[in-house]
Amino acid sequence: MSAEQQAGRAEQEGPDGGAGTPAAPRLVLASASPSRARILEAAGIPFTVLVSDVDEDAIAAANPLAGPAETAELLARAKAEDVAVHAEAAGALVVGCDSVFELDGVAYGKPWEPEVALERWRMQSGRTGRLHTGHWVVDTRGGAAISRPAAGALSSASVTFAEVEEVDAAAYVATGEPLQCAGAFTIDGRGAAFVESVDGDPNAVIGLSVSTLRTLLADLGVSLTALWQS
Ligand SMILES: Nc1nc2c(ncn2[C@@H]2O[C@H](COP(=O)(O)OP(=O)(O)OP(=O)(O)O)[C@@H](O)[C@H]2O)c(=O)[nH]1
Repeated sequence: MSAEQQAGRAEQEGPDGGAGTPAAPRLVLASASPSRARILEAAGIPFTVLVSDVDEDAIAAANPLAGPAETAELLARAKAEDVAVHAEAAGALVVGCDSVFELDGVAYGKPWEPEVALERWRMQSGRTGRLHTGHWVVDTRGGAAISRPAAGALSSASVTFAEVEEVDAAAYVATGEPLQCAGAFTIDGRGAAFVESVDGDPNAVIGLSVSTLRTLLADLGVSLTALWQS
C-alpha cells in the first residue's frame, strides 16, 4: 500500500485505528441497474442511487475507434462524472459502471427488442464471448469540481454458452429478461440455463466487480472494509 493510500486509510480509520473514527465516505451508485444495486447490497456496502442521464449511444458514436472494452470504460466514466456534479452527490464517492458484451470483436449492448435478442442467441449459441464492465469512481470529498481525484478500471470475463435450440431461445426471449441486459443474457437469472462457464469475476458479468471496486477505492485511500461498519 502506497504512503498516500496509508495516509488516506489512516484518516478514514482515525489515528487510533478505530475509536473516534470519522464517518466512512458515502457511496453513490450512478446506475439504474437493479443488478448492480443487488451486488452492493449483498456485499454489505451502503450506498444511495443517483441515475445518470448520459446519452450512451451518442458517446459511443462519438468514439467510433473505441473497441468494446474501451467503450465500457468511456461510458462508466461518463456516468460517474455526470452524477458527480449533482448537489446530492457532494462529498461522496460516485461509482459509475457500464457493461458491454464482445463477440468476434463486435460490441453488443442491450438488445431491447425480442427479434434482436433472438438473433443474438442464434449468433452466440455454443460460442464464447467476453463481458466487459468498466468502473469509474469520482471522489467529490474534496469539493473542487476541477480535476477531482478519480480511479477507473475494467473487469472482463469470458462467458461460454451452451448450444441453444431455437425453441428454447424463443422461450427465453419471451420472458423479457434478456431485453435489458448487455449481451441478451444473465448468468444469475433465467439465462443461467444456457451458460456453461464463466472465466473471470462473475460480478463483472452481472455488472459491478466488487473486487475491482475495492482496488479503486484503495487507490483513493479508502478501505472498502471500513464501509461495512458505516
Ligand atoms: N442480473 C444480471 N444483469 C446483467 C447481466 N449481464 C448484464 N446485465 C445487466 O445489463 C445491463 C447493462 O446495461 P448498462 O448500460 O451497463 O447499465 P444500465 O442497466 O443501462 O444502467 P445504467 O448504469 O444506469 O446505465 C446492466 O444493468 C447489467 O447489470 C447478468 O449476467 N446478470
